[in-house]
Amino acid sequence: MEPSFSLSGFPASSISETFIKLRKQGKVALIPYITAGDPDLSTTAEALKVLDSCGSDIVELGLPYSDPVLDGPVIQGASARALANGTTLESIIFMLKEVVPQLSYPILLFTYYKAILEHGISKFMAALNDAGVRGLLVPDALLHETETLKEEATKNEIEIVLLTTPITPKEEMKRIVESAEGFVYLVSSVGVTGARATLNPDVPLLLQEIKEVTSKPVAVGFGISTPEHVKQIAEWGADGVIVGSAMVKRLGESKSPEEGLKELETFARSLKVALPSEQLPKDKPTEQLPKDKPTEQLPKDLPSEQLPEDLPSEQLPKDQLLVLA
Ligand SMILES: O=P(O)(O)OC[C@@H](O)[C@@H](O)c1c[nH]c2ccccc12
Repeated sequence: MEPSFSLSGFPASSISETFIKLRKQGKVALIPYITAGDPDLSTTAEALKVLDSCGSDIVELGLPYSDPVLDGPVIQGASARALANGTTLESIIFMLKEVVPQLSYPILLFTYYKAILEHGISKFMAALNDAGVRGLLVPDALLHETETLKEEATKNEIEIVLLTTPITPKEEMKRIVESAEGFVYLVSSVGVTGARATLNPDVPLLLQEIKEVTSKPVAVGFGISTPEHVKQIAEWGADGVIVGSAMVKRLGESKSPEEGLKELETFARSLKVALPSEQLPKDKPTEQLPKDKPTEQLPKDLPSEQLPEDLPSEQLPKDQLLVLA
């Protein structure tokens, strides 16, 4: 199929278009997160291509930031490595201009609000458009601040994804959901980013509450780190799953960039096969399929991703609640 071209000339669909396509196919979006410049920018460029070959539907790319208050130790480490090797917004834009035309998915950029203000909102958005970025996530921006961002973002064909958390009051959640573009990001559990051993059992209820007030896609992130988690989130009815720290750990904390890329690939593939994949052929009614056929078998030899023993350390200090818009 011919790719559709955006105004900026890049082939990637918008985030909304991506979800429309996936919904028609009965698929759930796999959304890996990596930090730009970790361990270096040329590895990021390779990683973006590897993630494409593994069937990623959107990739969230983080700008490294010196004060990543919403991030746990793994993504903090990634930011520190990227800044230490001199990664800047300019160098990231330069890399993306080269790589984005080779990718079949849209990029969702993640950054902190202060970083945008440092560059100036309109300059920042124009730079993202120049690089072919299609979405923006600014988790520390307040709702009224995201409205200001939206004006410039819209001019640059960038959708603003907004987040809601388990502690967001219902009325606030409704305003967030109404204003969100691309998809609604459901933060699965209160705290900073980082792998968790178990999923928050309230996620199905939270999903239901959001879906009662919107037909926009909802993707779940925070703490999702194994194929089993991903499968469960899909079964709970999410339209997408976001996996950050578990990706970053493999890519950025490996012995070498080559090894990191290999580990990233193996891991991303293990998540992809855990998601529902095949659209049922039109001429084959559902009844003809064996009732007990699981959507996707996880390869038997797949070691269930081992969680690091120090995992509980990623749990939040009580006073560091993630309070979003
Ligand atoms: O790392 P986790 O727990 O898998 O969570 C996703 C997350 O990494 C990504 O969406 C993200 C990275 N930094 C953030 C800060 C706030 C909200 C979200 C994020």
